[in-house]
Formats: sequence, structure tokens, C-alpha cells
Amino acid sequence: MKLTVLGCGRWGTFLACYHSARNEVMLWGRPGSRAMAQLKAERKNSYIELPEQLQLTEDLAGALEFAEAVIISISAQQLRDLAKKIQALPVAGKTFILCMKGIEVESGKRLTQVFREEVTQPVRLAVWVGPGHVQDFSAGIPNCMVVDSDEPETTDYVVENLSSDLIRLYKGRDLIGTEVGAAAKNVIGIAAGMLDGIGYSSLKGALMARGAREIARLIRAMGGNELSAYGLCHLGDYEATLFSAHSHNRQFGESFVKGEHFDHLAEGAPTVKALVKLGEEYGVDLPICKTIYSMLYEGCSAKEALPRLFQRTVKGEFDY
Ligand SMILES: NC(=O)C1=CN([C@@H]2O[C@H](COP(=O)(O)OP(=O)(O)OC[C@H]3O[C@@H](n4cnc5c(N)ncnc54)[C@H](OP(=O)(O)O)[C@@H]3O)[C@@H](O)[C@H]2O)C=CC1
Ligand SMILES: O=C(CO)COP(=O)(O)O
Repeated sequence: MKLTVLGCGRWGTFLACYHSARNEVMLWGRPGSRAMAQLKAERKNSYIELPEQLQLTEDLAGALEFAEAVIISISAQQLRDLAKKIQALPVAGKTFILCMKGIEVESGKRLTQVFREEVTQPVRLAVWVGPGHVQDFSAGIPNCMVVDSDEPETTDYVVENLSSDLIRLYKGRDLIGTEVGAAAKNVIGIAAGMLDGIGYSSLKGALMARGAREIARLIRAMGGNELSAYGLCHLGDYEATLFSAHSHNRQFGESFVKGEHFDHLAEGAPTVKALVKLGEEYGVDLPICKTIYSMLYEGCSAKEALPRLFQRTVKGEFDY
């Protein structure tokens, strides 16, 4: 199959390399991208070396014309901007696969909603999320991920063509849950990093249980299947995010409470704004998300925030 990957950061570059083993692949970076300049000059970045056959380009029209399936992996808040550029080019009949995790802050919309609003040509659309770090895959450690779509045939097409012994793909059947779960795990990852930063790592087990419960309630209220919160898109991604040294969201949370600067993309930081808004809109209490929001955006300290969570009224573990 001919595949194009749009986005040449950590994840997009890995995906382009991964797919190059079995497909003809072109990797696109926006004009002026420093990441693309490095890939062109050195054929590697700090995570991975590019296979010889992988083609690089900054020409969006050419990249889209090249492939029947197009993977997108850029920062979630930038998807609308890129989707507008895609809509200006002929893409009817192609399959787009969003390998990214987030909820748009301005609108509270899921990434497939954002994409479909902007790209109105007839295209197939899927998301591909779940646990996985470049460092682990590059060391040959396999993992399981999940693909979901607004049409089951598209999920089948992606899973059947792009699964491998390194990445075992499962078929998701709940697009709302898969997207919200994937976006929200980054917020729980920031919370985990904050606990690590204040020396409370032993609380991460409780964070896992209560975090997944909170997101399950939101998914259900939004019309999704609450079980998705316990699947690969969310709980299944906790090891990679709440515990892994490679997680940017976890590292961001730890740096934040230590007052240190962190220079990489942590999708949970904007996404928590969207989740808090969605909680209000759907009438769902999201105490962990609200705590992270108050720490990141309202100047609340960990010392103030944590006791508030423990002083909440007593309730049943699985109450709504
Ligand atoms: N297991 C999984 O499913 C994983 C998923 N991810 C997800 O992948 C996405 C990207 O993460 P990651 O690769 O770590 O992030 P990076 O910051 O490494 O890469 C982001 C890329 O997006 C590009 N970009 C940003 N805005 C635009 C735009 N308007 N148009 C075109 N390109 C743009 C940047 O370009 P430039 O080079 O010019 O800055 C950069 O190359 C995130 O949503 C993240 O959650 C990440 C890791 C694992
Ligand atoms: O999504 C990921 C792992 O599955 C990557 O997470 P981080 O952005 O926290 O590194």
C-alpha cells in the first residue's frame, strides 16, 4: 500500500519508519519545520534512524496525491488548521487515520468531528490510539493498540492492512469512548507526574482506579460505552503514560510541580481545559480533571489541591 504520514515529530516519524517495512511511505513536514530539516540533513532524529526507502517532503499536495491512506500525527490543537489545507486539495476516496490524542479546546469537539467539519470531501476516517512509545517499539517490544472509526468497514480496512507482530491492532466499536479515553489518559498522566514530583508515587494506584472511573462517567454521559475507559485507549495506556520514563505528559506534570521548564508537547495540558468544559456541559463531576485544571491554570498548589480531593463527601466506589 502507498501511505503518507503528515507530521514529522516523535510519533509521526516513528509511524513512517514502522510502515516503511511493509509499505511505500512518504513523510511530510510543514515548510520550515526544524524536525524535517534535521531528518533531511541527518536521516535520523533523537529517537530513530530513517530507513533508506522512506521518502521525505514538505509539499502537501504531492504528499496527499502519493498515497491511498494518510496518517496524521500532529499536535491535536493544530488539526483544524491542517484539515483546512487538506480540504483545499483533491482527497476524495482516500482513508485518513488520526494517530493523535486530544480534544479541541475552543469547541470541546473530538478530533474526528473537527476533521469532518473541515474536510467535507468523501473520505474514510479512523483513529489509531493506545499504548506505545518509540523507544519501546524500536527495542522490538510489541504492544497492542486500537483502531476505531465512524464506519466499521474502515476500522476493518485499517486493522487488516496495518496490523503486525510488533503492533497488534484491535477493532474499536465506540468512537466516542475511544477518542475521549485516549485524550483523557494524557490528563491522568499529568496527574501521575505531579504525584511523582511531590513524592506521592504510591498514590498512583488509586489515581488509576479513580481516574478511569471519572472518565468512564464522562464517556457514558457523552453517549459512548463506559467500558472503553477500561480498554486500550485509556486504562491500557496508563503504563505508557502514568509510569513510563518516556511519557511527555508524565514528565510535564513532574516538572510542573517542581517549577521546572518542560519543552515537549504534553497534549493533556490543553485537553484538560476541554474536559472540564465537557464535564460542565454533560453534568459529570470530574474531580481529578478539575484539580489538574486548577493547578495548571488557577495557581492552586499541590498542597492545597490534594486535601480537597480527600475531603470530598463519601460515596460508593461505582456510584454515578
Ligand atoms: N501511542 C500513541 O498513540 C502516541 C500518540 N502520540 C500522539 O501523537 C501526536 C503528536 O505527538 P508527538 O509526535 O509526540 O509531538 P511532536 O511535538 O514531537 O510532533 C508534533 C508535530 O506536529 C507538527 N505540527 C504542529 N502544528 C502543525 C500544523 N499546523 N501543521 C502541520 N504540522 C504541525 C510539528 O511540526 P514542526 O516540526 O514544524 O514543529 C511537529 O512535527 C500527539 O497527539 C500525541 O498525543 C504521541 C506518542 C505516542
Ligand atoms: O500516547 C503516548 C503513549 O501511548 C505518549 O504519551 P506521552 O505524550 O505522555 O509521551
